[in-house]
Amino acid sequence: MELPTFNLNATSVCLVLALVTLTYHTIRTIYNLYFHPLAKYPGPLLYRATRLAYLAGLIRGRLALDVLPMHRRYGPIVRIAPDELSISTPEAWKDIYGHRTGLPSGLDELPKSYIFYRNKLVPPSIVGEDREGHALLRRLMAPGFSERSMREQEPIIGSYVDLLVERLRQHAVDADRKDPITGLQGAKRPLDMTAWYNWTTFDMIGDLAFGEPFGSLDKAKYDPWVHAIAVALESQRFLLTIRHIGLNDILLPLVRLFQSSRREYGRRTRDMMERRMQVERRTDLIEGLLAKKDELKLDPGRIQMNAAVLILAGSETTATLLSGVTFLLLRHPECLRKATEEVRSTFRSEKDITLTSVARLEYMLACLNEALRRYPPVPFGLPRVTPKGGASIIGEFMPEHTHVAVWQYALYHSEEYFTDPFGYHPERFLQQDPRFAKDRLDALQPFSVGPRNCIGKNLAYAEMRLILARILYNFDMCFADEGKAAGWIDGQKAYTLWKKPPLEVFLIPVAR
Ligand code: HEM
Repeated sequence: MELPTFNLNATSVCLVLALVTLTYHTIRTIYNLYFHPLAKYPGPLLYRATRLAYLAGLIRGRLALDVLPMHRRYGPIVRIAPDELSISTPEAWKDIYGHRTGLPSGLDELPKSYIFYRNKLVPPSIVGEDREGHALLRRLMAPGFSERSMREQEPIIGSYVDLLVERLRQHAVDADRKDPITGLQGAKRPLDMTAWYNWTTFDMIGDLAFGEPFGSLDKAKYDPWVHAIAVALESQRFLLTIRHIGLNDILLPLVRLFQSSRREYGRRTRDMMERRMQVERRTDLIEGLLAKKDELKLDPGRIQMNAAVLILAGSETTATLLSGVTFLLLRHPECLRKATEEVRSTFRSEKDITLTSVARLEYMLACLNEALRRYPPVPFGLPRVTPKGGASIIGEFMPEHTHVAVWQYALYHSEEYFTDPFGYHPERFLQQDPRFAKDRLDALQPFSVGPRNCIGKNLAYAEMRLILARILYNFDMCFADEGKAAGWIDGQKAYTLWKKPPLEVFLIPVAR
């Protein structure tokens, strides 16, 4: 008897592979929709069926904004990917990010998502470390962020704010041209405040983390390093996509080959850290790690990674909020008038405005908090994963391996927790206006909560208050082109952090 022969050519191999893939994904989609442990949670069909809809939103830079209408439609718990839930209530903060007791796994916090936080090709920083590594780094770095250290860092911080004001005064007016409206010598020149705030916070954090500024304020120009960070932030969405679709090991080394800016970033970090290590002792943010590097055998790569993370975490975020609050104040002239009046009536002279004395500016603080709500610097959900045995979150049992997060933009724009959420009302934080009596101010946690919350929260508030107070004291402000600026916040994309367009403003120096 003759056996049948199979003629395997390339076409038939491809067809078989395509059929196997299609069958696999069909079965998986059916499983995700009807049999997955999270099948009972609501969400848009495409998001529940596969991760692709989430990834498309991530790549478009609109995912953080898209989650808001999903919550409006489906309620406080939305399934935004087959294994991921967005949970949008004030209580979710503590349950997801806080210290926990009584978890079946015995853990005291929900672990961070590896897929979101870890990149196999670089050592993890304090942000991506697992629990034990994180506890050690946090302990070593905490003294650099203490009240006492901040007082010692005040001359450094103050010197950059002085320089910012001086440079703005120089750039705000073009002495060689006549003003087209008044006809007087000296025409107003539009300044991109997004850039000026970025230059200030980068120079400041460069000094506090590495002992040297980037010189951006001096040059009134972005340093290539800062540019490299912007590129790295934007490319994050592609790296995340690669990890989510399981092609990390194949594609990541290839991606790295083409990332010249990342290599440049690494080289500069190494050089700066080497120069910082030559300095005996200095009250800055990295001293805690350097002081113990020999005793604890800390790898230089690990120290460098953490210094680099400080630059990113400590500059882009504060610059974003300062740009946001400037935009919001200019859009709401009554709030701008009140904040300016408060600063100018509280301080008799500019030298009285210090890191400590700005704490007296209650209305200005309310303006900053309302800007953190309306335009949170980290709008994205920062995922944690339920451990073995699952975890209870807002009274619901969530099975193990579920990704859970609070998406800040969605929570802060919920009508359930904030009156007129798309408006700008600093008054809600003064807690005197009955219109806002039902607001849930505890929903606002822009620095997150629990053991992995922002270590730089106090420094960020101090910097933002000092910079804004000095700007309001020294300048009157208006949009260079109101029409062009109108959609500045709502048209932006968010790739974990916002991609900010220029914010062109006329600054009119106040004569004293
Ligand atoms: C408006 C300004 C800021 C905002 C909104 C902000 C927000 C946050 C958030 C939400 C986290 C939690 C990240 C996570 O769970 O993965 C975080 C962590 C962190 N932030 Fe900030 N941050 C700001 C300013 C700063 C500054 C000025 C510094 C340092 C100079 C800083 C350094 C860090 C570090 C090192 C972590 C990781 C802490 C840890 O894992 O223990 N941040 N920040």
